[in-house]
Amino acid sequence: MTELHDPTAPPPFAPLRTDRLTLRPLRAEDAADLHRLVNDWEVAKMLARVPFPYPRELADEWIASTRALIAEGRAWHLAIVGREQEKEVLLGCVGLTLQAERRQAELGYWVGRKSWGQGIGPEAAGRLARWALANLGIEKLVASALLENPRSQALLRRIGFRQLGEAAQDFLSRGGAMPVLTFEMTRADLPAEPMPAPPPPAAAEPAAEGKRIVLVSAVALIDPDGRVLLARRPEGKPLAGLWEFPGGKVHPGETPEAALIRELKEELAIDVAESCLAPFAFASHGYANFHLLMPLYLCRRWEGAVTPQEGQALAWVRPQKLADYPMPPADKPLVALLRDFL
Ligand SMILES: Nc1nc2c([nH]c(=O)n2[C@H]2C[C@H](O)[C@@H](COP(=O)(O)OP(=O)(O)OP(=O)(O)O)O2)c(=O)[nH]1
Repeated sequence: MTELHDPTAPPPFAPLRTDRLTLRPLRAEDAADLHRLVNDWEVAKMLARVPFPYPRELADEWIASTRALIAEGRAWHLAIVGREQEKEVLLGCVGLTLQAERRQAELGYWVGRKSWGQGIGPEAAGRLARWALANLGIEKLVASALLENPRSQALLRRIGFRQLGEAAQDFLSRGGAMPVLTFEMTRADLPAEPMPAPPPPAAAEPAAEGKRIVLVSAVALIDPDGRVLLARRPEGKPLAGLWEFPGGKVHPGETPEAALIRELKEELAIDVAESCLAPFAFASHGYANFHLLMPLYLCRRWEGAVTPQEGQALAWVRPQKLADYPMPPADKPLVALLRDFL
């Protein structure tokens, strides 16, 4: 069975793609291009941790350090790479530094002058921000932009950051403290996604407050050691990065049990008999644009090995440890009930 998953353990990193870009670890052979792009006063003067002039050998040292940090799961400073006539070209860098004790990561970026005005920054930074919230076990991202850099502030707002206030930050390139605006972003700030996606639920009557009721069936699978299976909602889904009970929306004409049996096959490749699903409790929770009604079943018997089918992380969690895993707000009362019951 799946081994215990530490909710804060960073995942192995695979390059991230967008329509036009690849975000990948820097390589030793990027050093000359990196140096050419960042050793430019118009770029360096906006960056807190970049000296100017930028010594050529610093590019080699910095690239080596970024590779070590990725391997240790502490920071992801990545090359923003585009394509020009079938050739890879370095356009800039985007980076994340984990501040695990505060359950947050700091986002930074720069784009070489030649590629300004093409939306490269928001495309790269937005992609890395979504990846981070879905995969790093953090609650929020933080960032800052110089007071005199409205383009960078606009970029942060465009990808979902909210302004918090003003602060002073040391800038190597300026030789002292400079005024900056500080920003943060949580999952709730991710650009609006349809929530939840079709198909329409079985119980589609508007609730009293005019919200649609969405019926979702979920299960606490319990292994012989009394551990409960949680799955991490993958990037791209609403509430990505939060841990949940396996399950999904009840389709029109389906019973909650049939929906669950279908979802468990689709998501985890296991077969469950209806007689093994014991009704346990339910969640009734008002989200911003729908009302969730979610029966939770208990199940101790299934056939097949639990295997994630959608790339989602899984964790077998002792009941006392459930609270260590950030879950959707609707699940909070269920967790308390489970802990008392198991
Ligand atoms: N499965 C599950 N969903 C939960 C839990 N808590 C909670 O708020 N939800 C919400 C999140 C979603 O808005 C909704 C489930 O919808 P979903 O989109 O994940 O369901 P699905 O698997 O049918 O998704 P899809 O095929 O439409 O992508 O219920 C939970 O513990 N388990």
